[in-house]
Amino acid sequence: QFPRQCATVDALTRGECCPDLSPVVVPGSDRCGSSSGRGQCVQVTADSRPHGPQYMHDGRDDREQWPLRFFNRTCQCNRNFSGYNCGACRAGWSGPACDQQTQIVRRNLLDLSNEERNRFLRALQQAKNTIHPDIVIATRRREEILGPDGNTPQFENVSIYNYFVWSHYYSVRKTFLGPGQQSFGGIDFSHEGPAFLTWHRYHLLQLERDLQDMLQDPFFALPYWNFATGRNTCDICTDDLMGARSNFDTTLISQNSIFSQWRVLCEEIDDYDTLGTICNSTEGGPIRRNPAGNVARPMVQRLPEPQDVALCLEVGLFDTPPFYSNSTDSFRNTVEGYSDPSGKYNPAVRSLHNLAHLFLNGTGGQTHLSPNDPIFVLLHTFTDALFDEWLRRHNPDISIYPLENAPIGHNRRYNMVPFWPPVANNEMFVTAPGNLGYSYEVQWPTRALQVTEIITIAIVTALILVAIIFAAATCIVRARRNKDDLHQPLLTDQYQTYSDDYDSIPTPSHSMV
Ligand SMILES: O=C(O)c1cc2cc(O)c(O)cc2[nH]1
Repeated sequence: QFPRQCATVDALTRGECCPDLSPVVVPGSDRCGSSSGRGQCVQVTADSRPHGPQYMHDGRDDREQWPLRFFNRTCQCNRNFSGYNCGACRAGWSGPACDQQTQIVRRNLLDLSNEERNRFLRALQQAKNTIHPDIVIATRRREEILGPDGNTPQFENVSIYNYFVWSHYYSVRKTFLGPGQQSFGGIDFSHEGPAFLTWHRYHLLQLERDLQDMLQDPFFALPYWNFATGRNTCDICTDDLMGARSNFDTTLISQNSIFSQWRVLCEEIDDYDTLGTICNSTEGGPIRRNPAGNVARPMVQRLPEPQDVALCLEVGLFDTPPFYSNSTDSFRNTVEGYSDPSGKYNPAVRSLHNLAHLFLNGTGGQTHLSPNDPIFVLLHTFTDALFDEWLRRHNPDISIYPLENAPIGHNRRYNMVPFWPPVANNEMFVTAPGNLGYSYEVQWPTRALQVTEIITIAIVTALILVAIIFAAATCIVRARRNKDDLHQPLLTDQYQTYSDDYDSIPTPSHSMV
């Protein structure tokens, strides 16, 4: 959420988060790397357009008009520079001057070599155990952020992976309305609206960047899990990948996997909601996962099919009013999984991304916890690959992304909560290969014909055949007639004519003779 340098009474009181880039004698003399022309400290631009009717407690939530409740000045970086102090490069650029273009390829986890798979697992393990070098998390709402004495900022260190978990939790947490009052749950800055795809795209980019920095390898790429193979099993749930099922407790991960040792963040959701606190970096119990094991909901005991992927990519509109989880004919609501794969909204349906989450049936199936299960990363890279393929095929103009009246947090120019420095939804509404420095290696399924289409094609083919036969028969009859005409003996014709005409020839008059 916020850079360590800005988690101070002074920065919060001034509302300014513009850290120096290089260590300086006079604090503030290299804010945003201004001495080397990398950036400058500017006023934050926050979206103030109206949001949809789902949220009606304006004024009560720190995430409104993000990040203005905390800071109103931030770094704006020049050229390809980026980051909280302009010390980094924009996605897709590298080198000391950020002028070298880089492209990385996100590949299917199952297509990686053993060496590549192990490297990915080691990176996750290291990230789970390495304190984030730059970022700290708030453990209290803005009202209480300076602590009981007004001089003790309520922030904590968090590991790189747990920051990924915490950001997701913070974006979905309920609005606290006061002691003794029920927290309001009809709010979600990262789901059930157009920002679902842009938010999760940035969430992954940020983790990928953090892992690249940790590994000092700008070419490290996150892999993906193709959850729509039609096989209905978690094919990555093996001990050499994301962990098999434990033999001792079917809802746990096998002891042979490193992930059986992982402990989850943000479990105490009832406490946060009743006390008005915020999840901190304290870990709790193990990851729970029971793929296809939800006997109470047979509908989520299966995974999506390749056909579902092919169908959703044909939905032509990005999103449709009310830009919510009941939108119909919306690509976003279809890939998110609240509509059937052809785009029709149906409250009883769970498909694609949602179905993959619910199939996991455990930590990965609950929004406030799901990134604790590292399968989340792979499930979302595949969802992002679908988004990118849709952008490539439909080449939409940004004007189709709603500027206003989307649920709070989902308008085009809303800064995505709780990322820092501020980044708006529209910045992620671009094709990844040319703009964000990565691409996907995926073989997309082609769509099988539906029954109605097969019937239509059969009828049209039959009609064409009948027309051809009719035309051919007509030609043959005509040809026969012509042929018959040609073979009539000429003399007969003449005789006929003469004899026919004979009667009309006047008989010579004797008088004339
Ligand atoms: O019930 C759903 O459709 C559902 C569960 C779930 C969990 C999760 O982490 C998500 O990101 C989405 C989601 N949808």
